[in-house]
Amino acid sequence: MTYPVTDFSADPLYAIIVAGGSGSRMKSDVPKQFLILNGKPILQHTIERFLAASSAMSIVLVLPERDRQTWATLCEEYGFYPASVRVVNGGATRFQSVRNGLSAILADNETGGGLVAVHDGVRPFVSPEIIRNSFVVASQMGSAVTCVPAKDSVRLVGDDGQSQAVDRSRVRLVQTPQTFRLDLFRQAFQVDEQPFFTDCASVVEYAGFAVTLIDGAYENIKITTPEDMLWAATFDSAG
Ligand SMILES: Nc1ccn([C@@H]2O[C@H](COP(=O)(O)OP(=O)(O)OP(=O)(O)O)[C@@H](O)[C@H]2O)c(=O)n1
Ligand SMILES: C[C@](O)(CO)[C@H](O)COP(=O)(O)O
Repeated sequence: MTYPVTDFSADPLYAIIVAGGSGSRMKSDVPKQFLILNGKPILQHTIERFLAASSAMSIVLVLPERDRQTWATLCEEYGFYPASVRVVNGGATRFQSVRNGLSAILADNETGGGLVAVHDGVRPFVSPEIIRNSFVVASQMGSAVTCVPAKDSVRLVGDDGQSQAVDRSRVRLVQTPQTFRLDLFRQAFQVDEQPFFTDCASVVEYAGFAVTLIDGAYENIKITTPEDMLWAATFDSAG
């Protein structure tokens, strides 16, 4: 893997890779971010995609406190020692994990300027091009939230259990990276956590900022349940 020098932004570039979850839906012995996918941990695949996007990127990796040793052991086993990756402890929810990552960035950021991408550690197939594009758009618009159009038909289920068809051409399925201007993101994450925060876009929107959508990719899946591992292994060996 080469780490090309790219110069697409004068701003400091940060990435918060959230891997602080327990992976309950995967039902594996270790949290899914540590599972081995075609010869290396899922999290290593993901981090390498970010290192490939820019050699100027500072990465904050958020891990469950109890699993920091698991990751250190895996890094030794797979000879993975990226210099620009700092590890911080996760929180009880994704929102709290992102906030911990953000605090680590802000502690060292003297100017308050820069751009920050937040990405799920369990989306190992994100392309460096999508990462780079998210930074370019966020620098222009304040935010860049990756998404894809719905492929299936979509129905909305009401409280009475009845469902209604929705015009799927208006539906977008949201992925990560979700990239923001750091000043905006810092302000957004001062809100109190809400139960409907499922991603950073919902936080930023709640704080009153506009959300700009950018094109993601269908292969940029979030590894969530056991069948996702089967797909991922096939996709990775085909690519
Ligand atoms: N407290 C949490 C919860 C989630 N995440 C991260 O957010 C991403 C997306 O979350 P999800 O797929 O739901 O992961 P888990 O919470 O680990 O899985 P589950 O919901 O099945 O328990 C993952 O990379 C996960 O590690 C995190 O950093 N901190
Ligand atoms: C951030 C996210 O991956 C965008 O699709 C998603 O919302 C995470 O949700 P989860 O409930 O943590 O799986």
